Amino acid sequence: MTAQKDGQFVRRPLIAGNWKMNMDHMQAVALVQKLAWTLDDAGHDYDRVQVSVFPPFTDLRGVQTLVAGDRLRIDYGAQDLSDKDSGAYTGDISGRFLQRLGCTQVLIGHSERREVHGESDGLLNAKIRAALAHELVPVLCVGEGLQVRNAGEHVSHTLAQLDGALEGLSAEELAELVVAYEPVWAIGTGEVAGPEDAQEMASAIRAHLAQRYSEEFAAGVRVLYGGSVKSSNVAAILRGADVDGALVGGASLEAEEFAKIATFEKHLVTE
Ligand SMILES: O=C[C@H](O)COP(=O)(O)O
Repeated sequence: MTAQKDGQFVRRPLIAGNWKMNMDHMQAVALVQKLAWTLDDAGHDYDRVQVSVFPPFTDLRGVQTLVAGDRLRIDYGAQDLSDKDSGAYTGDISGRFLQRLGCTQVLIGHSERREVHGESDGLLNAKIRAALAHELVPVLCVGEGLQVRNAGEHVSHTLAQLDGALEGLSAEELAELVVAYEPVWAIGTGEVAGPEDAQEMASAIRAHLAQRYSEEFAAGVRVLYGGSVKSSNVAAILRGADVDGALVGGASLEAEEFAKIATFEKHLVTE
């Protein structure tokens, strides 16, 4: 079970929905509105479990208007950002623009960007710095492909990604860092890593952060799992003491299903 002390989670769980390239600006408003209603009907306690959505860039203004206008507790962020703040960078999106649109978080280094756009650790390090410069919480995505997993090199591979992206950054700068472990072979495949796989990697990430920075810093970093998370498997995955939430793709596109995932506590069976 996600670590608790005196009935409170050690780290506030985060259930995040990465919509990827889905939902236009009208569909986005409808989905966020339905999600808010569904969570309210379920009596969701946002102070206990944070809920965030990551829509496409084109949807952010509409989501901002709805969230602000209706004073919703759903947080939102962007799926990427430029490592530059402004200038002749066609197609890039500045962290400053995202912050002005009310984004509080930003995904960095999702495997689909590493693969499709060839994003290097150096570029991801620059993107983290850009996020921090604009008060955006970096949600750093790491994880291995099937070949690496089958070779038994998944832990070293994932920790090397972590080191590459965090190069030169201090614990103080990274105070709000979130890490999302996403085994690439489990993304969009229905093939979900077992709870023990999620806990193994979350624990390895936390131990590595403790070694790289300090135990105190590592204890405060939220580590999420992503890869075919559904309402049917989220409770088992979040039983891991080092697993603090989920980065959900396909299942976040349907309000009821995503709300069931966010209210995972209702499905947790205490041992
Ligand atoms: O960012 C989300 C992950 O890529 C997981 O996506 P999925 O839940 O569709 O497998």
